[in-house]
Amino acid sequence: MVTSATDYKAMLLKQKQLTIDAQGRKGQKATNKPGRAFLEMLFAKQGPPPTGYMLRTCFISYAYPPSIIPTAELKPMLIPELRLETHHRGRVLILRTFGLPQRIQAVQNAVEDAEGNVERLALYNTDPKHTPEHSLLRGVVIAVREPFYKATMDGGYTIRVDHPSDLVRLPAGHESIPAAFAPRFVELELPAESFKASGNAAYAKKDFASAVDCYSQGLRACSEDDGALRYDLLRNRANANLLLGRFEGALADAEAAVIPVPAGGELDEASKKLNGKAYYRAGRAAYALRMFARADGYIKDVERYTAGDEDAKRERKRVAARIQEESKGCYDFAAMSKSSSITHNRLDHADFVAAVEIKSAGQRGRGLFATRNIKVGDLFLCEKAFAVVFKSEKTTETYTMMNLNTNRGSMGPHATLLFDIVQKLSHNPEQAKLYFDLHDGGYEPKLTPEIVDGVTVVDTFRTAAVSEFNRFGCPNVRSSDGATQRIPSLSGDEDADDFHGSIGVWRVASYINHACDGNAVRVFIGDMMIIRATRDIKEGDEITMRYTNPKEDGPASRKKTQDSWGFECDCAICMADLAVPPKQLERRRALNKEVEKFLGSNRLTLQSRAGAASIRKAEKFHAVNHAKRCPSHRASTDSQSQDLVATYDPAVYAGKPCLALIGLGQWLCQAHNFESSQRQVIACANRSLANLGYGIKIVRKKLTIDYTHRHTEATAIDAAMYAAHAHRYLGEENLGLQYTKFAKQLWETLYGELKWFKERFGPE
Ligand SMILES: C[S@@+](CC[C@H](N)C(=O)[O-])C[C@H]1O[C@@H](n2cnc3c(N)ncnc32)[C@H](O)[C@@H]1O
Repeated sequence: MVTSATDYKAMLLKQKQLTIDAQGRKGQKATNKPGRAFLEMLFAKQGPPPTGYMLRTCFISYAYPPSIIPTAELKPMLIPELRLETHHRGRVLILRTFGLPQRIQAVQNAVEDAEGNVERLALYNTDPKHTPEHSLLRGVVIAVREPFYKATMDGGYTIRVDHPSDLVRLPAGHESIPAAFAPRFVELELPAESFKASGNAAYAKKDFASAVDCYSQGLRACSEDDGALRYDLLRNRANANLLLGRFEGALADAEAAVIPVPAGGELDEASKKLNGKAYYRAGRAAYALRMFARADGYIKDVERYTAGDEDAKRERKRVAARIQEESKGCYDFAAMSKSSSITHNRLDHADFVAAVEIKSAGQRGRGLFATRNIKVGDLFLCEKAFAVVFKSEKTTETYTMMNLNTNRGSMGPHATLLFDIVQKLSHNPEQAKLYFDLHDGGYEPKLTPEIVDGVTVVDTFRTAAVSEFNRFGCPNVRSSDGATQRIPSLSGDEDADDFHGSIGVWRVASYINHACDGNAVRVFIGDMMIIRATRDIKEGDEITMRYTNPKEDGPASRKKTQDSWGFECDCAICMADLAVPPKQLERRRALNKEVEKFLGSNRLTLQSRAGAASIRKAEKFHAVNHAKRCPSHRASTDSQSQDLVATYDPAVYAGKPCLALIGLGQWLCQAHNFESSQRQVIACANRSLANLGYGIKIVRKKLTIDYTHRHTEATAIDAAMYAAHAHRYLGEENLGLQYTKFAKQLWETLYGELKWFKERFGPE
């Protein structure tokens, strides 16, 4: 147990070093192994469920591929034949668990082979929501295909299973079970009916995984001519699979459970009812797999067999709504936003993907391209998370994951996301194929998920690689939550950990490449990612969005994309930042620090307004009186100059965002607003918008905006609303309305819906 962050870091480093050192023992035999008595003691008690907060560490060891050879084709081996740090290719260990399973970092238990040799076994990447018994119950016989053996930190050894598909539970009577593990009193073959009864009993206890096992055994025991029982077992297994999230299995079972209409005859009433049930389950499974048209067909079948079924009616309505969303992008975003909350952030909506295709994007790999013109503000993608873990979903455990392959560590939702994805892929092979089409950073080998021994083979190392390159942070409920707290906040900032920290994978959005000055922006309502165009996009153009929020310090932003995503951005903002002479950049950094300090100690409220002196000081940074961002203004490297604007060479930054000026511009708008200097407010607001890359022009009282270099961020909304209020205060109603309209459009693009706009800015 560690009690401090320093201890914890030391423990992580020690574990990392041990894993590296262990490589030196590759191929050696384990020595000084603990015996059966020690393991019996180690796994004698379950231990009370953890109280308080548990920090669990999980090491993603050096990558190796999962086994794809069926148990029956592998050569059995015994525990003493195991060699350290070795993958025993072509071999299989048939083992029986003999302790009470425990979840330490992995689910662990003591195991013995057919000759009574013993060892520890650790199964990684299991679902933390399941009990350890679910995975490694005492007394079950398992096959560990092509096992890996390693030394542990406590001086012992373990058979380590990183790919859950490498461990197969062998049902009673399986041909690979050695005689030593066969029951002493051979039970007479149990009738299939008894498996149905035990499956139903497990189901009643909500032990759905055991229920599935029982029904599967029943199906194996079922004779060909016992059709009715077979249909019952399939229908029941469909239901248990549904509840376990094994939707592809549920759909296959439910379809197979439909009792065929006898040739030239009709089904009796009881069979019709049962078919209604089977179709209902097929409909639910298709719905969960987001095949809404297919779900619609099944629900119509339910109504054909059981007219007036209330559940079917409800389902039909739900399916119809999804089909509308999917085909037309008709979402009631305000209702969606209203219905989402910290306890209800997994929303029930279809995906809408319009006017885009996946194509080669040259050195960026593949990208998403527009297949027709898309107008600024248009919605073209609304997608439910493939997998998501919300920071708000408090558990008593936090996982830290160290990936030795990438040398990266992740914590909390980042780590739990991997377990969730592995579970989803393990039971839904078609979904697994879609997931593994995503960018994996060049991971090899690229095994296609196939079913071996009845289990989908999932390479957990590749799963982790895909997750690392395709996950996005998201808020706990909705993007607008940061904006309705009246403090100006950078809405898209994934670094603001108290607001974000949740994480997920959105499959289609994953094909969008990064550009700091992207032409699209993602926002969230619950687990729905909503993407709109931030400027007009022409047919054939690549769609880009920014992954990270670029900061005033360009090179630092570029380092972030390099570290997290493995590339250096070459967008217009980054190119401009790269062209800045180092001295000038240094000056910008130094001045920016001063500005931050100034803003920190001059927070504005109605009670503490800015005095004339602090406004003058702020204006000095902003060089309000002498620097208009026009070509005649020269960039300066003067180390004494307080002028932050001067660190942006107008020839290089023409029209592009100058991010270091944003906070200051916002402060000046607010300061002048409190002083009721409305003309000053308007000037500051327009300057802020220009610093954000908006080309603002007012010709004959008509506001026009050039979005070409726009940097999409919440401060633009504030600036537009400062200008709107000021114009209206001065009686320039029409201009006020135009700025409000502009602010609303920005809000909708940034937050997905307008519901909270009024809350922040008050009634119009
Ligand atoms: C979420 S994926 C985007 C889709 C990816 N290009 C593909 O082929 O599937 C992220 C990866 O795309 C690539 N990428 C994204 N934006 C890029 C950019 N601006 N320049 C170069 N590579 C980029 C990087 O390899 C990054 O790790």
